Amino acid sequence: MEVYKFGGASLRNADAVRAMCDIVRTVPHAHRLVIVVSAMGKMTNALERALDAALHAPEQLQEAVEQIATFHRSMVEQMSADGQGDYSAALQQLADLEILLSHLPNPGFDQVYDLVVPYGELISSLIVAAYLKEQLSVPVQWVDIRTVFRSNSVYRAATVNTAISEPLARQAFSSERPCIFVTQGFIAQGPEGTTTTLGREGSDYSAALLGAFLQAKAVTIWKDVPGFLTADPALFPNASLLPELDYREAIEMANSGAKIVHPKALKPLQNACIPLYVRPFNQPNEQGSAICNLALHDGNPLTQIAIREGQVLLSLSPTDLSFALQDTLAEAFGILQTHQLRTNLIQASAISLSLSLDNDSTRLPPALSALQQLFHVAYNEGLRLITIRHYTPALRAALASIPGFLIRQETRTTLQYLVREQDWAEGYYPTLLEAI
Ligand SMILES: Nc1ncnc2c1ncn2[C@@H]1O[C@H](COP(=O)(O)OP(=O)(O)O)[C@@H](O)[C@H]1O
Ligand SMILES: N[C@@H](CC(=O)OP(=O)(O)O)C(=O)O
Repeated sequence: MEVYKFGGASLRNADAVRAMCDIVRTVPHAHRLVIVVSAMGKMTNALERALDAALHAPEQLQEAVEQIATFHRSMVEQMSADGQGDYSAALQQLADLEILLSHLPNPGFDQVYDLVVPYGELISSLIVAAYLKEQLSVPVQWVDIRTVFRSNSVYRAATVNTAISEPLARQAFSSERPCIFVTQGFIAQGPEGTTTTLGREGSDYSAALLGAFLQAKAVTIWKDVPGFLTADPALFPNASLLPELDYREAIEMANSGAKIVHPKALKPLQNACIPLYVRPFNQPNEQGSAICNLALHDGNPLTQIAIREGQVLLSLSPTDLSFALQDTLAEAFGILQTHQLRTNLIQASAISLSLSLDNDSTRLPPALSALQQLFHVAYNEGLRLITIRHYTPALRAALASIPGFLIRQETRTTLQYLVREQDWAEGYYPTLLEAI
């Protein structure tokens, strides 16, 4: 068994879906394949906009819904031109979504988000399954992953219960006869039977979990880049391909903001010793990158850069200067945990704690109110966190000559800078661009 994951970029238009079908067609033993798909193109963002309109700007709702409907109808029309595929189930989901958005219940933002946004994955997987069914000689079976992945009820950031889900996965993805399975990434079923989501870009994580549950030979994520590169090629056009990486290296980069793979995808694969291949969907003959257990350490690894945009720096200090930080650290992190906020950088002194967090507009404000009950809280937004792994002495010196960072941290392998956008644009970015 193998698992292939196709994300939004690799399903962004009809030609991309055709290219995906060609990739599947050439897989030897394709009938032993589980295909995990995300919402097509930028549909998750479009669904978030529609939800926002339904909740806060009803005058913009029709336009937002129209964008989603037009995109999917046009996809169905173009895919239908290639044969006799039956897209009625996909169109039914689209109709259900339109009804839901016009009569939206309000059980709280996170839960209503998880009612609306999964339609992207549901419609996408139904279109893909219908197309493959029509195009391939092997039978194709659509699986609703909510019958398999059981999660907790932390809406928008749910965790899959592996003990319950693993046997369900083995059951759902086994077949007496040859069969290709098509299912959704990113979504699961919560304890009350409601739909949950696993966090943005969570489809890589879904594919990795399925790979581990099914003891797959490998998991491949098909991307719009040649593989795992030393930096994001959208920012650093000279970034080089890393043909092989150890899981630990990949997890460090992913956690630091390298969006090529979801950070949670690495652990289940490492635990099960399953390789993760990152391959280019527009050059399917290229091998891309293999993430696996590398016994030998490369003596001279390439410098790698990861960037996290949209950071907020919180500086916490005690209200009465009397605190022993150890006692209150747990309280501060407890509040962040309660609000599902992830900390990307931590710096502590005797009477201050500085934290760099993703600026989540729904989770941060209540967390801030709770923190302000206990601490003085200073707040800086619009920041970037730069992580440089395996820096060279020359790059370290060049960065040290740039004025104006909010936090700098250094270990033997890693340099991190938290900087303002203006300093990034004028100093850090040009220096890094030259170095990579
Ligand atoms: N180190 C890196 N190597 C390759 N791509 C990277 C890296 N860091 C960030 N990226 C970005 O990740 C993108 C692919 O991820 P994503 O858009 O989430 O794919 P998908 O939606 O298809 O799953 C690339 O287009 C690239 O801009
Ligand atoms: N569609 C979801 C889940 C996902 O992982 O998408 P992608 O594979 O396109 O990053 C999102 O955009 O967050």
